[in-house]
Amino acid sequence: MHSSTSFCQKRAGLTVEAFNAQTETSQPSSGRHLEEEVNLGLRLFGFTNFRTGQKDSIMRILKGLSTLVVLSTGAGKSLCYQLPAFLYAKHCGAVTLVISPLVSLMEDQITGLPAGVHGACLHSGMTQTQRDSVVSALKDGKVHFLLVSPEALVMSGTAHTSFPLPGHLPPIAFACIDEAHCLSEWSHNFRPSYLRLCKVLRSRYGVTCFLGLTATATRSTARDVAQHLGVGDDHAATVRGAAVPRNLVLSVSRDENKDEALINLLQGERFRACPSIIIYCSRREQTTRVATLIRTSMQTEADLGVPMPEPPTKKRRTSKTKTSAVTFDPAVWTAESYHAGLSAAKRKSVQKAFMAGRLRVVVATVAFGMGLDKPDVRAVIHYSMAKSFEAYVQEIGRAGRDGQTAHCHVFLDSEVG
Ligand SMILES: Nc1ncnc2c1ncn2[C@@H]1O[C@H](COP(=O)(O)OP(=O)(O)OP(=O)(O)O)[C@@H](O)[C@H]1O
Repeated sequence: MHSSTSFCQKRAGLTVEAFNAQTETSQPSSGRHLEEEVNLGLRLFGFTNFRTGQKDSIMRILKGLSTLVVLSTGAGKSLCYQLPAFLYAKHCGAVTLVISPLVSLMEDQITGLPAGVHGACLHSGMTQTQRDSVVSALKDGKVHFLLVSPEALVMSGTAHTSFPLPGHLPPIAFACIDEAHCLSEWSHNFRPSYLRLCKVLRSRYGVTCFLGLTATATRSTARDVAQHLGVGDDHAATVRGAAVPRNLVLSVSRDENKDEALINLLQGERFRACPSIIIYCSRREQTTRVATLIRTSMQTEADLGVPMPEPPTKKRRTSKTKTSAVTFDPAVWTAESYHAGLSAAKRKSVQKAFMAGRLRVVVATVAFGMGLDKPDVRAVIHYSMAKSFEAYVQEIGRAGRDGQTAHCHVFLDSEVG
């Protein structure tokens, strides 16, 4: 069980009183002051309200209490480390380590941060000059949080990595372990380097406060991960939201003719006005076939002049409200396939067109979507079933990240009893 050391007390040798003096508060009550700081921080990140679980986890981390956060994809887990990391850096000059398993997603985590919040990453895809510049910014206290792979951290101090040893780092506020389910041998994607991670962070870097983030931990995986984080059986240490975001409308069907059912679904009330749709298939050739099916069947309807309804939120254009902001024509069904067998250039152009709202439907294998942060994906359809419930939850989590209603449908495989 962790003792409740407050914000900055341990990390940089500051007391709560010193912290209050630094922030020129008129309120000596540390709890109240901390809460005000956290609320101000929320606005700095451009948000007006906390989402479920965010404030609880942020307050726990600022009190030095290790915490496991289990929130669905798109629920806003990044804020749970970014906001405390910012406050720790601002008030204590401490840095937060963020352990992230996918190098390709690290850059995304540090782009689009609000002015004044500084994230950086160290990974194998960087040149020596880039790494040197990050290490030097770290030493100068200019980095609020640093993203690093579990392998780089575990190998710190060896010739195989340039990750700095503790003497070359500012004090560490806390360590955030992203995709924390990888810590558990029970999880669907356990990574052996994760097992040594907490030990190295504790013994080599003196880390006492851990924040684990995951979207996909079952109860048994979560218990196992909590043990690794050192929170034992403390129930309050696990902050959990709904397994499936509440703004997602889920449905399922079993159909003799899936192609016909898909076209009917897309033309039906729920989906015909959706501007951005992902359709998951299990096989590459299926993605190409289904994308062609959509382009041909749906385009024929439009060509025949079958009137397509306007999306509910779109204002009718009159001469007075004439605007060039009409970005979406519900009669046009552009669809492209996406899978790992396509060239990198083709994949990039499909993703770019989808992100920009120029491409309405992406028919994809699971290769599409990892780290996709398009807030207004309005629908995810499983033409083929996901591999597991955890995978399903992760895949539908790509819809409705903006909190608005989004629609998800699964076509059951005929052999499922
Ligand atoms: N309090 C909030 N109010 C409004 N929007 C928010 C809030 N917190 C986060 N968001 C937005 O929600 C979206 C998802 O956030 P984030 O990327 O942190 O989710 P996540 O839980 O880390 O998802 P994933 O599991 O896919 O990594 C982002 O566009 C983010 O700007």
